[in-house]
Amino acid sequence: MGFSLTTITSPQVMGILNVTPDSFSDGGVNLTYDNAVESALRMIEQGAHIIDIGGESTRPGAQAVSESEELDRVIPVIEAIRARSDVPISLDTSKTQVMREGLVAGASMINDVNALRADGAIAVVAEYQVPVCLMHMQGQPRTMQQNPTYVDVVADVKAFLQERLQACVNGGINSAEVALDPGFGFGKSVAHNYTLLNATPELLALGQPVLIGISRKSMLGAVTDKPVEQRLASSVAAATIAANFGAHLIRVHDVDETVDALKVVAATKNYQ
Ligand SMILES: Nc1nc2[nH]c(S[C@@H](C(=O)O)c3ccccc3)nc2c(=O)[nH]1
Repeated sequence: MGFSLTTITSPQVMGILNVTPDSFSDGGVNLTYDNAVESALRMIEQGAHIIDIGGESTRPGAQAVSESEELDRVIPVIEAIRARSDVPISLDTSKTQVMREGLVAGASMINDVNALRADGAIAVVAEYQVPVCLMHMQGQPRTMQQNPTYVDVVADVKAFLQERLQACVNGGINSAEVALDPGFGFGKSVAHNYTLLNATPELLALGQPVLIGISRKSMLGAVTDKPVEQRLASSVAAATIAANFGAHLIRVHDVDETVDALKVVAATKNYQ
């Protein structure tokens, strides 16, 4: 709690904590939560500034997860982490009720791949006055990668994010606490993704905090020809590029390595 985007002066590492059953090898439920808490504490130890908890895999083609199933996954983990650490917790969800219960359970921020488009979502974030990340997605996870098409991907993404930002401001959310995110891999071709990465300065020019999430994504596999478990170097490269542009939040699986890479970025900027 008490987390704000307005105090960010250097790229912050957001450690990914997936609490979807397919993200754990074991079948045991309680082991899952112990695993999740241990994983969160390890990422904090490694230097993560925020832990991003998600209960619904937004894998293209993934089956939708019910609200009760998502709640059963994330609420106990938020409570368990909150009982052991004051680390800012970002809740990665698009469901209004999951947002509300997650904030009651101790989440510090909402991360919504659907940019608060669900009924009542803006009102919940406004009520709790917490930071929020609005992400661009073309279409929905089930079909978004079938044939992503844009007139001008950068202009389209910026226009969407500015429209969602305005909706949030109209709904009583403090604009200074709204981060914008181009949504790598969410309805984009490889070319669209790298064009958007190059356009990070343009997104930053909108004056809002910017969140970048490229870690282990297919845009990295496309250029390295490596499977998801062998994308550490390319993920760190992408994080370095984004941080060097000036992104505020970098969402990653590999916290230890990314923290070191961002120290090199910071050191380089120190001697500008
Ligand atoms: N703000 C923000 N939230 C996010 N949540 C995710 S889920 C994604 C992943 O690869 O982690 C993913 C996509 C498809 C399947 C599984 C996992 N990606 C982002 C992002 O890029 N930005």
